[in-house]
Amino acid sequence: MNSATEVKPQDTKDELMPVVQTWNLSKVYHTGFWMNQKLRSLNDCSFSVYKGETFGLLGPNGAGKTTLLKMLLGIVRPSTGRAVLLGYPVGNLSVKQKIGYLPENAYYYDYLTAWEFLEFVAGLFQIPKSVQKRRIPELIDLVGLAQKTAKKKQLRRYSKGMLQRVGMAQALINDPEVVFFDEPMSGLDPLGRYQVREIVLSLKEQGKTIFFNSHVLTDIEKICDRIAILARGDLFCVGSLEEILGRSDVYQVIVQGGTKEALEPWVSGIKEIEHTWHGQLTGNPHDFIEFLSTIDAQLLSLNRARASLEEYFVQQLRERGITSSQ
Ligand SMILES: Nc1ncnc2c1ncn2[C@@H]1O[C@H](COP(=O)(O)OP(=O)(O)OP(=O)(O)O)[C@@H](O)[C@H]1O
Repeated sequence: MNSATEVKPQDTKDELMPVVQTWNLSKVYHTGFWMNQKLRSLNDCSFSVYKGETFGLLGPNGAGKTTLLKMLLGIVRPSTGRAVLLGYPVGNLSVKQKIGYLPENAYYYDYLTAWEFLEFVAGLFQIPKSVQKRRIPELIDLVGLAQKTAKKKQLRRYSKGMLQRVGMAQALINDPEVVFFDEPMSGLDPLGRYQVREIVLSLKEQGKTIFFNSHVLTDIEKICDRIAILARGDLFCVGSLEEILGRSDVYQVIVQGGTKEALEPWVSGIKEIEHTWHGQLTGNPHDFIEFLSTIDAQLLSLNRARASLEEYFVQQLRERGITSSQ
């Protein structure tokens, strides 16, 4: 038996059903004219993704995100280690029927209309025509394309945002249990990104498991239940945003007026700095403001105590001596 199979993923949660599990996945690419140069792209990555969760893999350019995702899809073979998808080794044919994939730079047959393209993809999955008739218009609605446009307009006339929606629809054509999105927001304007986020959230409501690669941290922060950071092939900080960043409803406050004794039931770690009170609010901000009016005090500032994912991410990379992308 491969020794890697004996190692448990770092973040095993026994009560939840793992959809993706990896043990010590590593990848070394052989490059150069004689293929004699070794490029280590992934080192000993062990993690799990659970049913129904949106999992975000984040990392700078060249971190190994696409390599890891392609390994899970069975497109790239690991040099060492093991991965299991829906209980089967990756690459298993019956599992391929249950997964959806939106590649980072998808190529579309651009003389087809969106409708024809989706019919083509449905044909690859051997989806019966009767099912296609129902599913294609449903998917076109889900991704927010107009039915008429989808039937009439060739893909070469689509904007980047519209193509990305078509890409999402093709990734969902087989009603997959797990969907892999590689940089689904890349190159989109703020409205396009918002719309893609909305689609991902509606998939989550349908109970789909979503694996999401991105370096746009604000998107990850808004939609992912759990994240992992990948940098220079090393995976670290696997967990929920709350586990990693702390609770989002904790605030730092600065108050003028009142007394330490009066504020203490509301503010922990209270300190006096230049005649104002500083500390961490333990209750609801609205109730606190009402309370302050009863003791003739004023709230000077209220800020979220938790760092943004971006601040945390940059700090983690700096601690590891990473100051630029590869
Ligand atoms: N087929 C390949 N042959 C050789 N090297 C490769 C191959 N694919 C990727 N690499 C290298 O492996 C490293 C990780 O690449 P990968 O595309 O997985 O990173 P990424 O995190 O997805 O980057 P990006 O955010 O820029 O898409 C890079 O140094 C890249 O040059």
